[in-house]
Amino acid sequence: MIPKLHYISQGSSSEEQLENIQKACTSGAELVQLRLKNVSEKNFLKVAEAAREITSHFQTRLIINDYYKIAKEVKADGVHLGKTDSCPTIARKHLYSWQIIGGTANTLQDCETLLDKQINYISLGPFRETTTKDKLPPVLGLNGYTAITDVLKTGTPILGVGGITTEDVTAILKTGISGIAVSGDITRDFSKIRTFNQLLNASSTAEQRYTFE
Ligand SMILES: Cc1ncc(COP(=O)(O)OP(=O)(O)O)c(N)n1
Ligand SMILES: Cc1ncsc1CCOP(=O)(O)O
Ligand SMILES: [Mg+2]
Repeated sequence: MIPKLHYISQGSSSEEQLENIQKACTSGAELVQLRLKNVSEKNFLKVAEAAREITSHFQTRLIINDYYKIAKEVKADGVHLGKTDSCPTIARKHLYSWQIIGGTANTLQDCETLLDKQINYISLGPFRETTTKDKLPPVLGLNGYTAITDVLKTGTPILGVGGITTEDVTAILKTGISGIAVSGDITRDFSKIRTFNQLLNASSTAEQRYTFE
């Protein structure tokens, strides 16, 4: 099962990225996506190795953004690929059979294309404007989500992404979206992970970690 909450990492240095990943893990994140821009592949690999070590310690799943070869090398749980990244079909041939592939969609057509490529989850957005990513396509909002999920009727999980805060979760879930990917709202306050998990009715393992540690 794909966790309902994905924390997309951020940080202005490798150290800050890793600190944020550790904070996400200790705050109960079930899945972290390592998203690190403007570094060489060699440096990305180093950070990915460290992120794998941290996430493994907490039994938190790790998704690598953009680089499927690095996802294989560090034995991450999977890779996230956008529309201008490698094709999921090519990544699938390279990855271990147990590794998952997520894809970005901004339209119904994108979702259908990804489903044909047998991805494991779709991330549909942006829900609203956000400063975390440049050059965003038009926002979908609740109406856009409803319009797309009404037509799609798929068993593949569809996550919402883009400017999502705890206040949006209940309404988003009513549109047929089954999970969310969040960066800014969590990085500003890692205790929000617990609130997100409660709102999503997610993360029984994270709750157990809270109870028994
Ligand atoms: C969960 C999730 N959803 C969307 C994205 C965006 O991917 P992409 O369009 O490839 O853009 P970059 O993140 O690579 O800038 C994502 N990373 N994760
Ligand atoms: C990576 C990405 N892709 C579409 S929106 C987005 C950013 C999500 O971050 P935030 O939750 O801070 O808006
Ligand atoms: Mg990408």
